[in-house]
Parts: sequence; C-alpha cells; structure tokens
Amino acid sequence: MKVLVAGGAGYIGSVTTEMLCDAGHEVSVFDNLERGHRAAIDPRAQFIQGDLRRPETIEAALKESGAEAVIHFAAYIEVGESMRDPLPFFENNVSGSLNLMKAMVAAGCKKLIFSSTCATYGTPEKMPMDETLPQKPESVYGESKLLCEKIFQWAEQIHGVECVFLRYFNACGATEKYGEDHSPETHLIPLILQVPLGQREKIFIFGDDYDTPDGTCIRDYIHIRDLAQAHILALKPGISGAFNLGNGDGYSVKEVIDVAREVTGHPIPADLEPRRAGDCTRLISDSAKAREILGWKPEYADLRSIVESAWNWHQSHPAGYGDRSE
Ligand SMILES: NC(=O)c1ccc[n+]([C@@H]2O[C@H](COP(=O)([O-])OP(=O)(O)OC[C@H]3O[C@@H](n4cnc5c(N)ncnc54)[C@H](O)[C@@H]3O)[C@@H](O)[C@H]2O)c1
Ligand SMILES: O=c1ccn([C@@H]2O[C@H](COP(=O)(O)OP(=O)(O)O[C@H]3O[C@H](CO)[C@@H](O)[C@H](O)[C@H]3O)[C@@H](O)[C@H]2O)c(=O)[nH]1
Repeated sequence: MKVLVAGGAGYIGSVTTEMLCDAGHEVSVFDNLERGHRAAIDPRAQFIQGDLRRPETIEAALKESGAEAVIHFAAYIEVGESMRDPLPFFENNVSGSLNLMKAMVAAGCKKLIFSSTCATYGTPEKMPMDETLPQKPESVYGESKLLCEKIFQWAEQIHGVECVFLRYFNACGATEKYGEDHSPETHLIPLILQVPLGQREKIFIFGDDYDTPDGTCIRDYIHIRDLAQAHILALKPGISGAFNLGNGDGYSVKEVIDVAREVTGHPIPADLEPRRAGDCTRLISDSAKAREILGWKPEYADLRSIVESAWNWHQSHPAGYGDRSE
C-alpha cells in the first residue's frame, strides 16, 4: 500500500516507518522536523518536509505520494508542557489534524490511523481499562487528542474516511536502528538510562505515597515494535474505531528502576521527589479488543527485554540522533 506517515521522523513514527518498509509498503514520511530527526527516517522511505499547520504542504504531500492511507503521529506530546502552554497544543494537534483530514477528503484518501492515548480517559473508573470507559481528559494534551478523535468520527460518518484510533499506554523500547530522542526528555525509561550512560547522577522518583504496593505509580509499558505492528494490522480495509494498546501488565516506577539496574549492571541511585502534578496512580490497558479485531499480539511484552532494547540503542547512540536536520 502507499502510506503517508505524518510525524514519521519522531520516536514511534520512525519504527513504524521501518516496519512498514520491511512489510513491503511504499512509504512517504511527512514531518516538519520540529521535534523529530532526519536521521530517524528509514532511507527506504521518501521524505517530504512540511507542516500540518500549513495546509498547502499536506495537500501537496498527499498528491505527491499518492497515499491510500495516512498514519498520523504528528503532534506535541508532553502533558506537562501542555499544562504550562496550552494553546500551541490546540493549534498543532487539533488544527493540524483538521488540516490533514480536509486534505485527505479533498484527495479522496479513505483511511486514517491516528495516534491517540490513554490520557483521553483521565482517571479511570475501572482497571484494567477498556475502550468503553468514559473519556474525561485531565490535561490539555489529552483533551487535544480527544478533540481530534471527535473531528475524525464525524469525517468518517459524513465523508466515509475509515478512522482508527490507537490509544497507546506507555511507549518504550527501540529497534537496532531507531530509538527515543526527545528533547527535553521527560519519559521514565530513557531518563533512568541516562544514569548508567554517565549523563545524569541519579533518577528522581516522583512520589512514593501512592496507593500501590511500593507506593510508586504503576504504568503499562508497551514496546514500540508492538505499537508499530498494530498500525500495520489496522491498515486492513474494514477496520475502524478505537483500540487500547498495552500489555496488560503494570510495573511500578521502582520496579522499572530495578529492571534497569539488572540490565545495565549499574547501581542507578534514586532519590525521592514530590508527586508530579497530573500523574494517575495506575494505568493498565485491557487490549482484548485489539487482540480480537486486529489480531494483535504483543511480542515484546517482557519489561526486561523492553529495557534491554532501549539500553542497546542508547549505548550505540549516546547523544541520540544529533542534529535534527542531518
Ligand atoms: N510516546 C508516548 O509514550 C506516547 C503515548 C501515547 C500517545 N503518543 C502519541 O504518539 C505520537 C507519536 O509520539 P512520539 O513519542 O513518537 O512523538 P515525537 O515527538 O517523537 O514525534 C512526533 C513527530 O511529529 C512531528 N510533528 C509535530 N508536529 C508537526 C506538524 N505540525 N507538522 C509536521 N510534523 C509535525 C515532529 O517533528 C516529530 O517528528 C504522538 O501523536 C503522541 O501524542 C505517544
Ligand atoms: O524522572 C521521572 C520520570 C517519570 N517518573 C514517573 O514514571 C511514570 C511514567 O512517566 P512517563 O514516562 O513520563 O510517562 P507518563 O507520564 O505515564 O506519560 C506517557 O504515557 C502516556 C500514556 O500513559 C502518554 O499519553 C504520554 O504522552 C506519555 O508521556 C510516572 O508515574 C512518572 O511520575 C518518575 O518517577 N521520574
């Protein structure tokens, strides 16, 4: 299939592009490189530089690529940033997505796979979390993703664009070539690994007074290879709707640090900090729907192998990808 990957120079987009190319798809990456890296784009894919906030650039990219489907990763992603400076999140995530859908309708492109998030649910009313839970986001970031889902639902109903919403839990891990290089980095696993890399002295644990066995927050860590595979499965005609993507296993912050100590052989000192605003106690996915309808089966579910894959990548890329445009 001819697939356009918006945000394909970013963390999850880079690995999805790599796996789409491996599977024989014809891939074009559309990215403004504001937060991604030129070096993260698989050389088998065509690169079209453009910005979703500039509609003419996405219109031209759809024409040039002849895309039959779009996988849409392009967004601002950081919850904390969204609560300090909200409006750019609506501009980039919501207006950008609206421009993309308008261009798709105009170009007659009938399939969209959208990166959504478990942050659209807010504090969940049951655990594990399935897709029937009410969506009550507690951050601007989560709200921006929910607004996109709503726009896309109406576009599906009225214009017949098949839309799939993949609601990820905590994305992590790496392939041999592509890994995580956010700046600033806020995610737990890459921050922990900066300690054995000699780039930070210790890791801070944000609160140990949560209602969990060791007092630290519990998350469902999912390998980006498994996330990428779900996107490829969702390309199949006839698939639409929302799917939660996680392993269904919860690990506490302390457990993740312990696994990283085992994997790296480094003591990784940890200190306690107060709770980080907006963190939920526990987020664990019920991904039965993805397994049943997409035929999705996570293959890298073991936290040790996830952390190992990230550790291998960071050791071979201690400064990440370097310059964004090279
Ligand atoms: N990382 C996670 O744990 C996680 C969890 C849930 C959902 N998500 C979602 O998955 C998607 C990808 O996340 P990621 O970690 O790979 O993020 P990322 O920041 O690494 O990648 C996003 C890419 O989109 C590009 N981009 C942003 N705005 C753009 C625009 N207006 N026009 C063109 N390109 C633009 C950036 O340059 C970057 O390359 C995001 O939509 C994010 O909200 C991520
Ligand atoms: O230095 C750190 C960094 C994080 N944490 C904790 O580690 C856990 C995981 O944090 P992080 O890796 O920042 O992920 P989340 O805050 O869970 O958010 C991620 O996962 C969400 C889905 O669960 C996505 O929507 C977000 O985009 C993505 O950033 C949380 O309990 C944090 O409080 C620490 O204790 N110390």
